[in-house]
Amino acid sequence: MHKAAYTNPQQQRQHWRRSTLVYVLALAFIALLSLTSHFLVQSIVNKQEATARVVNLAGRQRMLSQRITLFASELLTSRQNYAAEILRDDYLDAINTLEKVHLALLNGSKELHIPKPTSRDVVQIFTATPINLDQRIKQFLSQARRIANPALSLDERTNAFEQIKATAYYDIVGSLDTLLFQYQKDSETAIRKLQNYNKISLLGMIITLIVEALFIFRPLLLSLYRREQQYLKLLKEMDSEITERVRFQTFTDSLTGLLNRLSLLERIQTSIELAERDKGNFVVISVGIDRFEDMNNSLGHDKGDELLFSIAHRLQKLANGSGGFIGRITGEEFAITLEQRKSNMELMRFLRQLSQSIANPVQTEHFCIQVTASVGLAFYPDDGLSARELLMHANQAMRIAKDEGGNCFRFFQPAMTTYMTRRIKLEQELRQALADPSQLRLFYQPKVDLGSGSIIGVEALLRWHHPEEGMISPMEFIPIAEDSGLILDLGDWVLVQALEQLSRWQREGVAIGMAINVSVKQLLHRDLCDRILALSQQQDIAPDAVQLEITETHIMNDMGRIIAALCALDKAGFTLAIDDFGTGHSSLSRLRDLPVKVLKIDKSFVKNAMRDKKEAQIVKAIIDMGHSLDKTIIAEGIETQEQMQLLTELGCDEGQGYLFARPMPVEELDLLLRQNAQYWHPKDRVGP
Ligand SMILES: Nc1nc2c(ncn2[C@@H]2O[C@@H]3COP(=O)(O)O[C@H]4[C@@H](O)[C@H](n5cnc6c(=O)[nH]c(N)nc65)O[C@@H]4COP(=O)(O)O[C@H]3[C@H]2O)c(=O)[nH]1
Repeated sequence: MHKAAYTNPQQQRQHWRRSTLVYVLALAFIALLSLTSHFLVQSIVNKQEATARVVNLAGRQRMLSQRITLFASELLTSRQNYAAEILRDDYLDAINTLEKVHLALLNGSKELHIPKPTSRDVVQIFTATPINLDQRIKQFLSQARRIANPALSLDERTNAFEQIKATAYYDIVGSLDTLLFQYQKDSETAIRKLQNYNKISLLGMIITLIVEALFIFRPLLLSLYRREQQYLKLLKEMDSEITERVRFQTFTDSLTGLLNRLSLLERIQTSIELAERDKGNFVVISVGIDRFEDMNNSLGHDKGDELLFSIAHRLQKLANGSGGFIGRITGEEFAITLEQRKSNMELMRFLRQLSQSIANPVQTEHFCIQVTASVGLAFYPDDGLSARELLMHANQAMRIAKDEGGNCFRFFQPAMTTYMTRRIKLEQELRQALADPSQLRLFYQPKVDLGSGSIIGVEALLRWHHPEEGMISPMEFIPIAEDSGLILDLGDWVLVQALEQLSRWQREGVAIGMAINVSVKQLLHRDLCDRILALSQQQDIAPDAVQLEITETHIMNDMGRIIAALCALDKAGFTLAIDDFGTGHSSLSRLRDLPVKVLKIDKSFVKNAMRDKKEAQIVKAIIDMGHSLDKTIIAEGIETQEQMQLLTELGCDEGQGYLFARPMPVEELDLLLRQNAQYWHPKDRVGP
């Protein structure tokens, strides 16, 4: 768009080059005119000066001829004495001067700064009849010299004087007058010429300037004006573009193009005002994609963005189709506002559509993934009177839905605020606990071989002894740690403690394995394998004595990168187990791809297997399937003899549960291990 505002740059350059050339030519022409005019004027002025000198000399010639005539009369009448001698000398001087000046006027003289006459009329006066001034002067001079010649008789000299007086003198004076007149005439002609030259030169300059103004300055000015206008237009466009961009960035989410939190709050506020005016109501729906952070880590952030973009546009379509609007609150959280509160049926239909829309696999050039979302709903005016409050409550309800396993929706209830406040408080306190790990402790729960009854290992389970609240369940603080990222430090602390303890037992000759829970976040951290290897080597522990348990639901979300991480750990020699197996709906084919050696059946199956034959069949199927894939099967949550019996019958290899022992501090376990060094059986169980 901006480019179009400019003409072709090559054309532009050519145009400028042509204009400059014409401009320079015009300037040269004006300079030429000025120079010509200057030289003409100079030559005419020179001529005029010369003419003035000539006129002056011609005038003096006139006077000289008069003087000579006067002297001649005196000379004839004077006696022979000294005064007559002087008079004669003066007389001859005058004659010579007349002759010299005449020759100068006729032929030009450098000495007197007189040019040779060029005017035809002047030349004719000097040389041609009827005037022939040259001849007249010569005759005059010849007669005048005769008067001063002492060798001639008085009569002859008187006769010469008569000649001068009668004709020669008048002829010369008359001719000189004609000459003067002619010079004057020539001078006037020269001045007229000068005036004409000036007029022509002035006209030439004016015409050149007009031509220049019309064909150079005007197009140049127009082009400059046009360019200025283009620049102004461009600036205006840029200005509005920048304003638009700033507006866009201020009010729009840059990734998805949806409203951002700020503008969404504004829109909700408008909805509140409308609802207040119309005594209406509406609902704010917070949508959070389940386990997005793990997916983002495993897919990589670019693909995570692609996923968000795709989900955002599905939700936008849905929201617009239902007369609502949508915005992106934070990373994977969106909020939809349905302007008019729908009937319960309509709202349920919308929620179903929402869940279906999200559940459709996201297929891109790079990946295909299926996600679920947790949804929270807050109604105006019941659940909040301000935009912030409504959004916060919808968000709290969504977080509760997430905490409850995700892929479900929850309506806001005032108690949720208490719950969320507690979560935030616990997160802060957990952070402090990490800085002062005296509040943290590991408990160990034995794992028993169901065939022999011997303790084959223990599972390390984290305990947090809160300074005010006492023991807080990991079921409560582990999800908080996962959400906040604290799980990385917390998990590392557990690894260090558990491996130190294992090393101590090994040094004491207690040959048991150690199972440690590892969060997917830890697993996806690139340093995990190296870190556990380094810790094991530090404690002189064989990797196969360490069993790492990863929860099934988490694994199944991000197969690609997780498989790579699991392979690295498997290659390093660690035993890998899938925890809570059966809750994540793993497919058989997927399980085959995983380098896990142990499947840990979730306690809910163990509980239900006793009550429901079908559940027992499922447990049997899991055990058989696991065995066919060469996996060891362990059941957790065995609380009764019957449960143990059933699982043994179904072919389960190992068991863990309150029937054998509760998770306990290391001192108690030490006692237990010492009492039942090799063989431990439920009936020998000590303690609660
Ligand atoms: N009802 C019943 N429960 C039994 C029985 N036997 C054991 N349990 C409980 O079942 C849970 C087994 O651990 P989990 O499935 O890995 O489930 C763990 C695990 O996912 C997580 N967790 C605990 N410690 C850690 C840790 O260090 N790191 C990580 N990432 N997660 C941990 O917290 C969960 C809960 O831990 P706990 O509260 O210690 O709960 C433990 C244990 O106390 C039984 O017979 N009946």
